[in-house]
Amino acid sequence: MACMPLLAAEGVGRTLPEGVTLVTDIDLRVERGEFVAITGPSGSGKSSLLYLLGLLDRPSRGRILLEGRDTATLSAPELAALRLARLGFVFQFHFLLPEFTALENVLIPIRRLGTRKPGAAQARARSLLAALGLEAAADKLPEQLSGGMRQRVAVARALANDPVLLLADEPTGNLDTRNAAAVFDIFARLAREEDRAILVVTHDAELAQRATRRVHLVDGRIVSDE
Ligand SMILES: Nc1ncnc2c1ncn2[C@@H]1O[C@H](COP(=O)(O)OP(=O)(O)OP(=O)(O)O)[C@@H](O)[C@H]1O
Repeated sequence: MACMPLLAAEGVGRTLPEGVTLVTDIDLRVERGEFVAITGPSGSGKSSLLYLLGLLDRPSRGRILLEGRDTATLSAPELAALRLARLGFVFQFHFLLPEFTALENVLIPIRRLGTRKPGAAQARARSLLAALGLEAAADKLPEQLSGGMRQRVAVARALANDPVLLLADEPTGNLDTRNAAAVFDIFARLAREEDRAILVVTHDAELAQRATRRVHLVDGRIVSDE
């Protein structure tokens, strides 16, 4: 299956029980190494689409395949296990646990997955923090870090289990221009050098230019993809 895309959405739509349509007619293929910005006006369905593609929500129509596997057949615990092992998430708010150090926060998903011995887990977490320029932050609590550093710790945590797909919802919404650009540059490097796919929701057209591809939504539909 050489031409199997990493992620495929085929005819995906999502309508809430009360009849509100969040997204409709979504056809999208994402390959490893791509850095895709999902753009569009407020309320156009960007977050809704990201949640579907991140297997946090289920489509009402169509199907989503991850590494060729139809995710519709999976139970909620199976989806949770797949997300833990194959996907990473970054949100606008960092959601670091305040009583844990940066290192411990990055260790949480590694321990949950449980495939690394304790020493290897520590080494993995430290090397991720180092790769994001956070060696000095490892033993600090989130409150002792700047906003930009906290968000980079959140990126390190999202990468903890070596995801094939990293999904981020307005990850730079709380950052200044310089830190926002730094986070996007990290995403570009991760996609290029580590052969992951990155999907980032942003309303910032300038930041979206740092991606390799822009998928633009209006009223829940993809209106351009280039
Ligand atoms: N649980 C919900 N119940 C009702 N309406 C919802 C729900 N979730 C989203 N919506 C509506 O669906 C539309 C799409 O929302 P979504 O958050 O995906 O858009 P968005 O492009 O990410 O917006 P923003 O840039 O403002 O975050 C919006 O009109 C929103 O108000």
